[in-house]
Amino acid sequence: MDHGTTITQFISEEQHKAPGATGEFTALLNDIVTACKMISNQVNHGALVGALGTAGSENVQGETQKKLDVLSNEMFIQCNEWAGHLAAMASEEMDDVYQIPDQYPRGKYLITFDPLDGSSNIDVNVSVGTIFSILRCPGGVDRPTVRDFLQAGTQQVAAGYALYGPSTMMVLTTGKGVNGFTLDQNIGEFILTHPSMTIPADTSEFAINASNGRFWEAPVKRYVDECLAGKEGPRERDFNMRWIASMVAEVHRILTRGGVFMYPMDSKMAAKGQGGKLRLLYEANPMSFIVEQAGGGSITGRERIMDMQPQELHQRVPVILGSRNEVERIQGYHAED
Ligand SMILES: O=P(O)(O)OC[C@H]1O[C@](O)(COP(=O)(O)O)[C@@H](O)[C@@H]1O
Ligand SMILES: [Mg+2]
Ligand SMILES: [Mg+2]
Repeated sequence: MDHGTTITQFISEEQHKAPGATGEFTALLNDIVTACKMISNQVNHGALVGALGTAGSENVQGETQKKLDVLSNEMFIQCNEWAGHLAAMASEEMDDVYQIPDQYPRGKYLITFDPLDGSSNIDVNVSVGTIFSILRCPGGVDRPTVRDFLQAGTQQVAAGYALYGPSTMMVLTTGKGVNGFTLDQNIGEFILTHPSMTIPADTSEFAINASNGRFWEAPVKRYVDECLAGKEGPRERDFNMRWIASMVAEVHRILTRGGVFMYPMDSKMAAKGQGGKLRLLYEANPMSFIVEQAGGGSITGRERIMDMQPQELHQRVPVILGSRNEVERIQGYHAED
């Protein structure tokens, strides 16, 4: 009888097929899984453990940190710093590269992460998540610098997210498709429940924060207007819209039933000298890797996100991702502009 495949078993079987695998990557993923289980536990307990509300501090991007942003960041570090798989880490909630403390061994990987994505949803009890990306450390493992992290998305070894929703899930790619695992709270293990996730090429659902509509560029305005015009418009069918304000939850919906997610460039961000809303290294790149591995597309509007050469640790980019045919259409509108 099949009692389900655990995430560790799945990764370790996948790794066994890779020539020269040492088990280090499987061990690293295990630590990330533990971190996400800890964060899930805090998120689930919410007000019971005093985890809601603001921390009274700001991150490097000038955003107010929630208590759970800070706690999740600490848990992620605690679970990943000691075992000797990492050379360094970088996170949305830390200004600079996090160096592995001297008392611990160092390893060949780097991770970037958004410990809690969608944190504006914490206090209203709506789904949030954790996003991570694994890279190799190109320089020596001794005190890596920002430069070591500035790798194009195509260089990622693996990427994943945990979604803390009605159930807790982990969705993962190591470049061989996308697989989804659901946390069985009774045994404390993620079990393979969504093998080989794929995004349908066509969709009639889009997600965008429409309150920014007046600041959008012409190609995005055109696309959304055409969707809104429905059956009577040039698309000749009605579209549905969603906006959760947690990228993890939006990407998960798209992996489940298709759709397009857009946080495009706009004139308000341009006026502030900001390149977009979402962060390249720990939001846009890992999500692009997952979406492309599931057969979808991910662009800034004008170029493929994973081809971009990052310039800064906390660089922001416009993001348009999801069902391939719609993403290509939007890219076409940008090219015509
Ligand atoms: O508040 P807005 O403008 O709708 O933006 C929502 C977007 O911002 C984010 O919350 C950014 O993530 P953080 O919560 O990690 O800062 C995305 O997950 C989401 O898509
Ligand atoms: Mg985020
Ligand atoms: Mg965050």
